[in-house]
Amino acid sequence: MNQKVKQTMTNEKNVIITIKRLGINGEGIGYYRKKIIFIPNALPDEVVVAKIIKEFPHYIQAELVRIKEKSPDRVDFPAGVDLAIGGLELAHLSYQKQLKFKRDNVLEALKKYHPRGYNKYKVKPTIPAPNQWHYRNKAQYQIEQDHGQINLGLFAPNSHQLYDLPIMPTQSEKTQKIERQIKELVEKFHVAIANPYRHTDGLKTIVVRQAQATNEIQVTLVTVGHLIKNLPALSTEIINLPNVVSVFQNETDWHNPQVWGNKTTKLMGKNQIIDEILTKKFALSPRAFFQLNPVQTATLYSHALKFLDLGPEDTLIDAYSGVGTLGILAADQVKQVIGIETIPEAVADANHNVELNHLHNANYIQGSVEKILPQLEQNGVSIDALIVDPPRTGLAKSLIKTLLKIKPKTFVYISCNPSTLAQDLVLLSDVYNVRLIENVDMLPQTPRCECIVKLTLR
Ligand SMILES: C[S@@+](CC[C@H](N)C(=O)[O-])C[C@H]1O[C@@H](n2cnc3c(N)ncnc32)[C@H](O)[C@@H]1O
Repeated sequence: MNQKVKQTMTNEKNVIITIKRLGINGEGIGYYRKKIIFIPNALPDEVVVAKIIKEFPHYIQAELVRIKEKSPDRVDFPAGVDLAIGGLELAHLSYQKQLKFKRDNVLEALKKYHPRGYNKYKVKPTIPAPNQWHYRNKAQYQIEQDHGQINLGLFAPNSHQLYDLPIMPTQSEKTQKIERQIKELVEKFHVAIANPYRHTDGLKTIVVRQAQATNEIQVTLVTVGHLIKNLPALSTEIINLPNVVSVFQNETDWHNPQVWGNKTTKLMGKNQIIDEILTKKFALSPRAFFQLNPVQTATLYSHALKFLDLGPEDTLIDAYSGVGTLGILAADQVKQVIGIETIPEAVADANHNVELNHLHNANYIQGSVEKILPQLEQNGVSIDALIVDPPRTGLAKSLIKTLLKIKPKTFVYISCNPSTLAQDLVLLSDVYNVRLIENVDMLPQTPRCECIVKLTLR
């Protein structure tokens, strides 16, 4: 293939582009008139016809029209799937190349921010997922009413187009089936649907979460407003669907850009669903974080804990602890575990999970890691081992400052964002050696990855 970038106008807005590489979100990248052009669903070395959607001062956004020269790494994906829906950004790329892409993303981020000694870091090959399809244990679908027609599904990225009950080949069959059944019930009971244009109250999002080990299903109806016409009748029918053990209402408002609001009320059934990872049980309430691919979660956690090299006299801090997964799995190996998490329901779940697993040496505290960790140190807690598993934004600068002062002797950082990870390592590598980076593929077909970093004191 001609390696020179071909750039030809075919008509007013269609251009022919040779794809040079993949961007961090899995989109094909080429150049047009010296500007970078992003073309989702195009692969490196392909020659494609693309339609320019929007031109910005430094880049162009385009859409794939036709492939003129196809990459040998292009694969077929399940019939009926629409790649315009988010969450399938790499479904057209061979799985081996997806794994390589995820490792390359980490290497690129390290190169960009160059933490101390970065070119000597051992970055292991991405650990493949045994289940590359139907792995997602949670479906979070938006609901809208358009000219009397109810649509329940997913928005295409950066668009207002809602795909009604899309075929999502990464979603578990059971959660999709329950979403379909709930839609029929919403239609049957004429439940009010929130209107984003008129800002009226009603149902906005339907979240269906399944515990893999027990098959229990938890349904949360996210509403704008509290009293929603026919919601009680709807929840009475939902609880009778197969495997559904609880129905909750979560209230949000039009000012909240997030899916979830702060108030959650149980409408029917059990307080939590119970899942199992490795040897332990975990009760989950609706708003508590839980990994989306339970099979790979076991791999992620067992590798992360192995990297910690825990001893029986250690105090382990499980920071950003969610429902206490990592700390509870490690509790048998250490003297004590202290967990820190902001969401009160998740903290309550974590402390409940300590009891559920008959442990007596773990305690979870509600608050931000930035605030609680220095307090623990001031109170004389010896912080021997630390695991951090922050959201995509990474660690706050104030927390890194605290860590550089406290210097836990063994430290593992789990990151879902190579860019913030690399930036945090710039500061942490003043005091810590980066011994190993291992990527675990939690979300096949997407560009997302999960890195485990083993750090030891210099
Ligand atoms: C990626 S999740 C990890 C949860 C858990 N380690 C697990 O594997 O299930 C990040 C968690 O950090 C919590 N969180 C976010 N910001 C926080 C902060 N500043 N301090 C404490 N927890 C925080 C979130 O609520 C979420 O539960």
